[in-house]
Amino acid sequence: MVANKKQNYDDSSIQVLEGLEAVRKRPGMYIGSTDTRGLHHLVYEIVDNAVDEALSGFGDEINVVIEADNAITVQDHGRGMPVGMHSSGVPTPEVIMTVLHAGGKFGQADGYKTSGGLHGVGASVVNALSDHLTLTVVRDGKKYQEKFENGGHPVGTLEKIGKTKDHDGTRVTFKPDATIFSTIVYNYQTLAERLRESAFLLKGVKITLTDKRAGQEQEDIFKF
Ligand SMILES: Cc1cc(C)cc(-c2cc(NC(=O)[C@H]3COCCO3)[nH]n2)c1
Repeated sequence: MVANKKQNYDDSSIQVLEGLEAVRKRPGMYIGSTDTRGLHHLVYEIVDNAVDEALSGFGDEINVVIEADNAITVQDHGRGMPVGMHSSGVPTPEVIMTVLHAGGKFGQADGYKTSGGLHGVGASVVNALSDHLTLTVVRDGKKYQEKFENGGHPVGTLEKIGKTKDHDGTRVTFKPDATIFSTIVYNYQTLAERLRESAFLLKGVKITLTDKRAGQEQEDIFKF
């Protein structure tokens, strides 16, 4: 008896709202809420990408920074996102940052727990809900960068911005959109508790959290 597996069932048959506009119209559908919980979920979405890379065995450190203006930077020490051209005609990083379904999370074995119980919606959702976002990739001693504004619209394209002796890796800095979230002020302890949990699960990977906001500068290092 051959299992009567449904033929050709795939993502496309799911009504997927296209485009970054769809996310901005119904953010709760993607990140649960636009209050402080949703604000912090943005960080976990990006951190999950860095965690994926560490889980694949690349990079043993992840750095998270609350910038002075409540922007967030997440950096991994992995291989660096692929920087080639995607078949769609735009650089792969741009696809990952702007196409809703793109990014390694899809097709991931379901056993992999995603952040906050919501299925990993990926970096494009964070981009769509950010006033601005900068992606920097270091790969083979070369540094590449692409900027996005007003909910994920690319400014130009991916540019090679120079050579570096820095370690390989991927870095995302994003500023949540104040017109979408009821608060854009991050809570250090909330992030610290979550990153501690991630470090506990990611034995051997060092996760750092740094607060650069005036008057509350501090740093924690989590490694188990
Ligand atoms: C912090 C952060 C944020 C985002 C959106 C992606 C990533 C990211 C994505 C990747 N991917 C990779 O390094 C490539 C390396 O080549 C195989 C596929 O995965 N590494 N790190 C890191």
